[in-house]
Amino acid sequence: MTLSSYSKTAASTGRKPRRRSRGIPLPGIATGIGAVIAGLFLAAAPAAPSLASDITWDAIANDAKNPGDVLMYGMGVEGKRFSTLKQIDTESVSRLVPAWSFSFGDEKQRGQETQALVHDGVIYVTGSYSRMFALDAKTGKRLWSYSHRLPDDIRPCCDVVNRGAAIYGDKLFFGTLDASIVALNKDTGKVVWKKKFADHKVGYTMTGAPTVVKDQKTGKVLLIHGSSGDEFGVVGRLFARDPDTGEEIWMRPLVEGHMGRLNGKDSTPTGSDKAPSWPRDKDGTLVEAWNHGGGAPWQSATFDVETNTIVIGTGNPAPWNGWARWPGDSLYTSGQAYVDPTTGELKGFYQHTPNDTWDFSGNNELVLFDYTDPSGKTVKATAHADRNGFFYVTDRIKLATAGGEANKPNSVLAAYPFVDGITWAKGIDLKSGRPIENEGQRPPLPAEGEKRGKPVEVSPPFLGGKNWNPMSYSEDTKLFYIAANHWKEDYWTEHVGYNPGSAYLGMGFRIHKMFDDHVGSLRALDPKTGKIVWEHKEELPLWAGTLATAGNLVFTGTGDGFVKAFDARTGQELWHFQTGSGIVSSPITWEQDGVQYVGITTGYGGAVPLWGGDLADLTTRVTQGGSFWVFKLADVKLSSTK
Ligand SMILES: O=C(O)c1cc(C(=O)O)c2c(n1)C(=O)C(=O)c1cc(C(=O)O)[nH]c1-2
Ligand SMILES: [Ca+2]
Repeated sequence: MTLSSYSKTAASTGRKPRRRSRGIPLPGIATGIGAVIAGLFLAAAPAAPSLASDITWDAIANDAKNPGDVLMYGMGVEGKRFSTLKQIDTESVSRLVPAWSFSFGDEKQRGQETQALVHDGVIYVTGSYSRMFALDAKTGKRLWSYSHRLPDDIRPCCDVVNRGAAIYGDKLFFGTLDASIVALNKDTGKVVWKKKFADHKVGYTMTGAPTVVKDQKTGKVLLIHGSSGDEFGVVGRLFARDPDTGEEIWMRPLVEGHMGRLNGKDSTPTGSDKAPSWPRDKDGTLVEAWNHGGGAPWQSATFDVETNTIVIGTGNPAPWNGWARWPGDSLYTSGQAYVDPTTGELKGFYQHTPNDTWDFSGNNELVLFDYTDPSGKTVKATAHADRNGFFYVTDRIKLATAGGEANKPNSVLAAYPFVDGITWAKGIDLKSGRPIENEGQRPPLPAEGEKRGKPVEVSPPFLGGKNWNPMSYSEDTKLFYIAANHWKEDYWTEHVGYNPGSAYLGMGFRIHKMFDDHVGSLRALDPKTGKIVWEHKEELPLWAGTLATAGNLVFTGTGDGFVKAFDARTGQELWHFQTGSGIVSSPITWEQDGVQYVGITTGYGGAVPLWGGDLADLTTRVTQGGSFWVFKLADVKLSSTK
């Protein structure tokens, strides 16, 4: 194959012609055209031997305490994204300079939403189009790469993104856009196993990072992963697998009344088998929507070791149009689920948005933290900033021991708006845990003979007060750092019917600006009072995760390509660096041989340029990319070169 035919294939299909290239990097031809040729002709060459050690569950469980490695999406089982490192602090950060940068290459780039992992001086970072790279953490030298062969008919709703990998033993695990999960040998990039978990043609896909947990009852380590596809009307499913073989252990659907699986056999229906939270047609059968009801757990889990509970958010109900599911709450969509790792049974569930008709979904990160209530009592809690604009603190022990009934007992300890101008609800009733909806915010059905209903102005719009991009929590300041957005939408109903592989929404929308001077609003929120302690405004929507450090810093990236550092106490911008494309990924930090590094992926994409209406128009000037950037202090010398 010639280089020009390689380029043509890659340009037309967005993938490499070979299943994967894992050629050893050759000195002198490790970049550019040389690397393409090396990748093509050396694909079968043996990979470089590695002395890197295998990863144990104990190392994963202690991830947040060991700054030498980053072993979990969320930088710890609790998902706090807080690092104890402080070489880079509010004083020294002005001397932060790039150490190296690595380009993912390929003609097709698009959104890079990943959070990298670090182990034993190797960075594992996923890229758009279901790719993975292993890089030497000190030099950025490529050790191996893997590019998943994708069919042409994949159906990701919101760009060809991937948010990261999980690591355990000698393997890395990541989801692919054709609804598969792949295990690679961490030292060679070789495929160990590959499992297709659902039909990508009807809209199943996977963008979220999987999670490794250890079932405290059986002592078994499990690989937990979800699925995406609500916008196409799939039933969201959560899976547990044997990390060695990929064999399924259990599967939990997140639409009430659908049957779960355990060890290859039917287990129990989710909730009641009669699905009372979904309506019935006149003939007594459940409405069409119930068959395709959504609830996809498309982001990552956190794990409460003490109660042995997987904590994961569930996606929006399908279709978006709530009249197709009216009346009823459409359980178990748009809420937080507490799942038993031994059996896949639901232990508890709290629904943020009952009968969600706004695609609030609300399945973004659930951060486990100790909440000190206004009376001074400390409660083991879960924090969640929902797309619906409200920040929730829930009692996670109550939820982990609730006995499986949704919303009972009420677990909400506090709920505050974290963005301005919320229109759909006045607040959350702390007694019942239910939102106090405002009249007229559920767009009316089309009038007789009309195609569309009357539009209603709603805020937040479906892309949310924040979206998937994870917040962080500082153990020092006790504040949450949320990359939020201020915007609104015109929102109307349309007629809806299910057609396999087609969008199943029944709603139309156009997103607009809310304020002239900004959309992005990086906010520090005090969970005790709901007070916004500081705010930093950005012209473009914020779509990157945040990272808090013991150096009293908050790191994040912006739509116009800056990685920025802020004083965690005041919000003062202390440092920025232009990476060359927009940033929609989650930053990390780690320490190697006495040097603190900060790493972030750059490359613009995700839902905003596709669905953002007026804001999508505003982002057309942002060029695409795909690189991993690493920074360190200019005056810190490496104490050894490995
Ligand atoms: O319901 C789903 O299955 C699903 C999946 C995804 C995804 O997998 O990326 C997104 C959404 N919904 C969604 O509603 C949404 O706003 C969104 C934004 C993004 C992104 O990567 O920027 N993905 C998704
Ligand atoms: Ca969705």
